[in-house]
Amino acid sequence: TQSTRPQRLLGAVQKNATRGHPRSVIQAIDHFCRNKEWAMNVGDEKGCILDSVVSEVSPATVLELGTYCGYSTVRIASRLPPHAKLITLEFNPEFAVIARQVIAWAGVEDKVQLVEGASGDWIPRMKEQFGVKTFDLVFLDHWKDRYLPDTKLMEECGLLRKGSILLADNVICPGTPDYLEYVRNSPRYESQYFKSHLEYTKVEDGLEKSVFLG
Ligand SMILES: Cc1ncnc2c1ncn2[C@@H]1O[C@H](/C=C/CNC(=O)c2cc(-c3ccc(F)cc3)cc(O)c2O)C[C@H]1O
Ligand SMILES: [Mg+2]
Repeated sequence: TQSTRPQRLLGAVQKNATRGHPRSVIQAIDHFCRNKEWAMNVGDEKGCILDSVVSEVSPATVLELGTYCGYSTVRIASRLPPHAKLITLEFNPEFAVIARQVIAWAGVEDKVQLVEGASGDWIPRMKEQFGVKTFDLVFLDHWKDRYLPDTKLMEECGLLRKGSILLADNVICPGTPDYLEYVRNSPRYESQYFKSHLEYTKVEDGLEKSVFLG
């Protein structure tokens, strides 16, 4: 039977990356996506911006919306301070199976909790299920029409504190117009656009970093 692209991406990791070396896992995926098959990972160029935000924030608690194959999960987890935790939500079980293996190959599973299900169902249960008070950093990279409703839901559930950082992928391509309008015009956010390119292409895209002001 035919393999799927995520399965072929995992194969490239297992063939070309060294177990326990997150950087080699990232490099193997970027090489696969640049030279074999494009895939919707945040990629190396926007990934460097993600890295710098993670290093600057040095978060104790991170929420990622949309795991896919675990590329950004590994990028973030490999830069977390000791005892920090990353919860990543993925509702497609096939992607979750692949992501768990990519995360394990990188050796960052101790910092990552991959939760299978829809963000709208899980965000209201973060406190009771995982003992999370608030998130220091949220990386939004799931369905683009869910960025805004999930941000409002996180506000309502008290999961954001003064200084919490939202970092959103694809605000230009495919685009998240309603989210962008909200974080750029709401008095409760201080927003900044990091111009970059759509992963593995020359098309413009960027990350929007928004600080929740409480
Ligand atoms: C609500 C919810 N809860 C949990 N997991 C969720 C969820 N919505 C999606 N997910 C999961 O996240 C992943 C989805 C991500 C959506 N990302 C995209 O659609 C996406 C698309 C492109 C893109 C750009 C130009 C093109 F020409 C073609 C594609 C680039 C990207 O970086 C992307 O993130 C996988 C999905 O199962
Ligand atoms: Mg993306």
